[in-house]
Amino acid sequence: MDTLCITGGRVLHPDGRVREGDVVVDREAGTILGVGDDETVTEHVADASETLDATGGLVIPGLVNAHTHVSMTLLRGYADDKPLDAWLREDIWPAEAELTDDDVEVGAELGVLEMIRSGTTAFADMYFATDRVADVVDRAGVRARLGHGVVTVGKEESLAVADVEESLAVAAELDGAADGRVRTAFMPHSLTTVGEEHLREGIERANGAAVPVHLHANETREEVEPILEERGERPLEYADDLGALGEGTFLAHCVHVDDAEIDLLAETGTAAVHCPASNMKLASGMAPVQRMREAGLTIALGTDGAASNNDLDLFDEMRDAAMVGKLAADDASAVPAETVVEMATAGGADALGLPGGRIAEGEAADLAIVDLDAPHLTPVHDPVSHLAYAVRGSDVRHTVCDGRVLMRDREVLTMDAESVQARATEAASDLVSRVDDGS
Ligand SMILES: N[C@@H](CCSC[C@H]1O[C@@H](n2cnc3c(=O)[nH]cnc32)[C@H](O)[C@@H]1O)C(=O)O
Ligand SMILES: [Zn+2]
Repeated sequence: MDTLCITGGRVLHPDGRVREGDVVVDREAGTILGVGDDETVTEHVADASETLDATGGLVIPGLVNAHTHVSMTLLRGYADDKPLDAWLREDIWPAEAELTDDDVEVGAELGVLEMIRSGTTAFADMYFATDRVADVVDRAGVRARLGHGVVTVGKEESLAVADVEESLAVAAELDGAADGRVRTAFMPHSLTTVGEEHLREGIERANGAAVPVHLHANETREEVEPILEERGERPLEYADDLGALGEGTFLAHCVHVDDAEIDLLAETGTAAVHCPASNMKLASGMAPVQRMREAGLTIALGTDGAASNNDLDLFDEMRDAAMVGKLAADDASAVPAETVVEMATAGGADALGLPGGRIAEGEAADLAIVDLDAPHLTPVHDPVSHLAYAVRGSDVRHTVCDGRVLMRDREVLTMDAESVQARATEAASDLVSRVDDGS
């Protein structure tokens, strides 16, 4: 049998416990054959096709970045220190108007490289030139749920219709690409940037084709108030009325949600993607994560785009989620370490409807091996505490997705890191010159 064995480490189990043991992977099927130190595992280890050394390390599920705009890595540090609306309108949208499909591709390469380096094996992406992002996912070996973001406000009717059509077409065409590692969704940008008729039409057709829906929801107060004023209902009541809530739908942010909206998410099986760094940087607000947990929601973590974070490191996101969760609840015991680890792993996989997120027999072999041999990780009283509060993305030593080693000893095998960084640097500087020329 064609196996990959990860030996000598400690393994994070789905129940949150950490135990010594090896992990045996069926490379062909891309699944986990066994975990621990029973006889079958020991036998496989003896004649493994490939081995990864995890001595002194921790084997965890590959992390899931459940909301990003991956190609925005090109705009990392381009515009900071502004609230969402001004930031999008004054800086980001004008720059995005100059983006070419080649830019989207190299930005995605840079983002995926950063994610593999920091132990992330799956992500959800809302952007454009989605076929180019799918190509990168294919070559790099990760998993993703991809979609074309729709904005209709301020657009001529024919262009608005075309945007909705493109999002639906992309979802139909790219689903199952990259040997099934690419899945898709219909992605209206938000309830205020897409008109009601376009939302209704697109969501109805997505539901009819069993295509999941992903959008930004209740991110800022400025997004909630107009809906309340115009419609006399809360945004998520409106979303429910549009048919947008249900299993398969995952909503980014959910910062300004009231208790009735949280109940609505729970009743409909809609998942929330918490993006704490972006919410703090744009001063959008503090999501009531502890209350969402108590309501039993599926909660995932997202970095959002690199321009509002400014990196794609899920370990930072776990720490931020725990910190801001405590502040928001005014309770230091709220959103504890094991909760944020669960959100970054199983919660993410469940929200996106993708395999992975749990290390157990039969699960997808999407894994990250964290090296704990570092001053900032010494001593190890509790490895789960370290994952939430002390580990950094650069502590990841190996990354595996779908049974394939994507990074071995901090060297990414599926991408040429030097070339990606050089091409991204050049594309970003050309982009900024075009924006400056145009303004
Ligand atoms: N087809 C659309 C593109 C939408 S992609 C998704 C958009 O979300 C934007 N974006 C990034 N971060 C955030 C956020 O935190 N909230 C809302 N939008 C964001 C991003 O810049 C991008 O323009 C068009 O024609 O404009
Ligand atoms: Zn976003």
